[in-house]
Amino acid sequence: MTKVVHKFGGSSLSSAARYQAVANIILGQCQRGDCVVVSAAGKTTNTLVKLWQSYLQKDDNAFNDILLQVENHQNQLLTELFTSQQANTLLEKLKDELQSIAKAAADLNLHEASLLAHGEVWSARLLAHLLSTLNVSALDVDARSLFTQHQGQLLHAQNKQACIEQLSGEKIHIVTGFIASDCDGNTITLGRNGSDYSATLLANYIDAQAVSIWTDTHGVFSTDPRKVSSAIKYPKVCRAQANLLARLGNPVLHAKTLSPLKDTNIKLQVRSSYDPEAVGTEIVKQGYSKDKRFITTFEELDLIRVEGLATGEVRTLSQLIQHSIHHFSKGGEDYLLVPSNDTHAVASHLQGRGNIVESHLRGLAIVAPSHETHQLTQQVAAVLEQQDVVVRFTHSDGRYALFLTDQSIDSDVLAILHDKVVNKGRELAVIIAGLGNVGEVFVDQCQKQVEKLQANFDLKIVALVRSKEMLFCPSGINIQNWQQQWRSEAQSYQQSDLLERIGELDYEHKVVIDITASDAFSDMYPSFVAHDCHLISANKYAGTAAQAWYGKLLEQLQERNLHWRYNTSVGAGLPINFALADLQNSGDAVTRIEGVFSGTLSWLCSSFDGTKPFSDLVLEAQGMGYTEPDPREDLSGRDMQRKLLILARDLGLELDVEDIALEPLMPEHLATGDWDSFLAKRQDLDTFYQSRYEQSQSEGKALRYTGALDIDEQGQVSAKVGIAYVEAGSAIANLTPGDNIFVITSQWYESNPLVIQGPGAGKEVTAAGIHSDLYWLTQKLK
Ligand SMILES: NC(=O)C1=CN([C@@H]2O[C@H](COP(=O)(O)OP(=O)(O)OC[C@H]3O[C@@H](n4cnc5c(N)ncnc54)[C@H](O)[C@@H]3O)[C@@H](O)[C@H]2O)C=CC1
Ligand SMILES: N[C@@H](CC=O)C(=O)O
Repeated sequence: MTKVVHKFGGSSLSSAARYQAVANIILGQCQRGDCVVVSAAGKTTNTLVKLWQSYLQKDDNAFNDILLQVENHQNQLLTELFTSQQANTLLEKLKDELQSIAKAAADLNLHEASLLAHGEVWSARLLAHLLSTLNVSALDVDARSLFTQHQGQLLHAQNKQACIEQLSGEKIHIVTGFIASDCDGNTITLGRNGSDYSATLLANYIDAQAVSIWTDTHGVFSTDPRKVSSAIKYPKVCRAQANLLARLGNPVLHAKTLSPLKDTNIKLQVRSSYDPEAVGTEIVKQGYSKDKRFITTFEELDLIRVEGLATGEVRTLSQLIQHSIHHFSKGGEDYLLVPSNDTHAVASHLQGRGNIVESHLRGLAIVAPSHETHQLTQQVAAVLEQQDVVVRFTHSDGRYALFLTDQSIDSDVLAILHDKVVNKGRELAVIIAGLGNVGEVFVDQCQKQVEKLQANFDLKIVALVRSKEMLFCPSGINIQNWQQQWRSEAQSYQQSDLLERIGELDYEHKVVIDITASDAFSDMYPSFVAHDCHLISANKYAGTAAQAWYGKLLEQLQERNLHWRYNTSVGAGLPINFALADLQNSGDAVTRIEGVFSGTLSWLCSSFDGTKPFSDLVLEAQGMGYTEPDPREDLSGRDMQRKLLILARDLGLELDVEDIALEPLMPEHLATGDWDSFLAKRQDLDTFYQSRYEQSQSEGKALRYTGALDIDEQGQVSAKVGIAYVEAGSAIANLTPGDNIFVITSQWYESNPLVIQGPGAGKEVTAAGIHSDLYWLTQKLK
């Protein structure tokens, strides 16, 4: 049976709400027989370390205070998560354990590792109990009965046997991270971030298929995303680079975590427990992912030159200080980078063989594909010089370069460096869905446009998707020749196949361009976003979906720093959404938008002069690629209603499509049935239109289909689309057939409104508008 080991760190278990969230992840993602490894809740280990220090200092008051803090925290978790009856047994056990701790302290018999171990034991017990209350068969397991270590070495064969014996069966086992025991049964700890190590060790022992490290970030980024908002989350990172980053002190993964996975096929993923639907970063075997660029920063390190460094000594020293130590050789000498706080311990251990070369260093390391390191090193040096950052020591070994500096690398300098040396490797995978009227022209236009974008962006069209078949080629489709490749390689697919293929793409950025008119396709947007895809839509369905769904999608995009452009969904290539954004960004307040927002209806109303039946013109508009796949979407006014909703939402209004009154430009009974049955009754449409046309003529006016959105001074919104008889000679009456017109009244454009007018439908202009959105995206990603 395939098994997965899930590991949840302290940040994922910092409150009762977080425990609930973790339980939900387990409910949604774990199978029977999986294992869950847990750390101590929140800052429990730090508090227990303080408790230990107060014990060593014989400070009884502090000891009692801290013990009370520990008790209160655990009590709070238990009372918030369970009814008093459910919590009873756990509260009793907790009381006994706290009493034993107090007694051992009073008897001067407290043991550090056993004290710290309580944190993980409480977490495992609590989570297993919580799962049981949710009817999940779960059992907490103390890893001291699984992992035994002798003289610093884990007894792998014995441990494997213990794991197989204790962790088989159908239950979900909740195993304590961080702790193990020695051959005499004494507690030992596995070092800083030992729980990640426990998880990968366990995965190795039980032959698991995968390990998921659930944490508070979305994966492995090009640099610290808290400091640089444009940091790139990589979907895949190869083990060698992950290992190097870990040895350089990058906080997401730790060097020890990776070691049990060596020579195995176990997959490792880093995922966010705060956003479980999001796809994280997969750490893959060498050769399964391109090398990426990273910048990792340092604080407070000392550089020690060591004479006669023995094999395995760096490992011993890391264990001693419970921190990874970066070791490198330069000019035939061995150097260690050690946290300044630990230099004393390291120097004492080296007994005179360690020479402190530089102390209290800060700085950065750039990790990159080896053929790029030399050039990037020069660029980094130039930026640091420009920014007046004093470099005290440098070292480069082909896969990375170290810059040890006087000053900290603050977020401004880091952002500049990231922009100059990481973002240079821009790669964008483009997935195009919908190869109809507009889609085909868009792909044709790609031949020229992609060449242009490729001048400073490594852009590849990796997928062409129709409703039933897709052509997926991660290394890029030859766009000049796509029809031929389509004929030989396109395959039928399900939505899940498309998502899986997108998940496997190893690109820095991905964009899905939706040129379908499909509601079902737009339903996949949240999944695309969960796969870190930017979105570009000509399709209007997502932009007009129910407000709750739409609002959630926007939140999801914002959380992941992803962009959504949909300029062509209203007014085809006209820059209406840009204009509304500009007005608002400049502090203006829009009070009214009115006009004609349908190319089809504009063309039909302006072209009709009674010489041809109206329905003939509808078929002509369809042939010219103006209409929706079913022109009744246009005639019913629904297409224009959607566009007005998209504009309203662009103004920050929370509306739904039903909030916009609609009067159709066709008899209601024609709305149902298939296209052929509509055609059979086209005479009814002609009669309907003719009568309204005659009325407009009798009033000396022009028949048009218009829309308007008004926001009054109290913020009340009214919106409608429908038939209008407009003054002959007015701008709307004089519209060139097919043109849209947007008349925008605002605080600053009050007596003389801002007008945007031009073709509002058509394959070429729409396809060009989508290219404009794609260009905008590449500029944004720069
Ligand atoms: N025609 C125009 O002037 C303008 C069109 N638009 C929008 O552009 C979109 C496309 O319009 P057209 O090209 O005229 O429509 P179309 O009907 O000619 O093309 C749509 C294509 O999408 C494909 N498709 C349907 N469901 C799909 C799915 N689940 N996955 C992948 N492909 C799927 C269809 O097979 C078809 O080939 C529509 O949403 C439309 O509202 C926007 C502005 C102007
Ligand atoms: N059918 C639409 C196409 C653009 O969205 C229209 O006619 O405006």
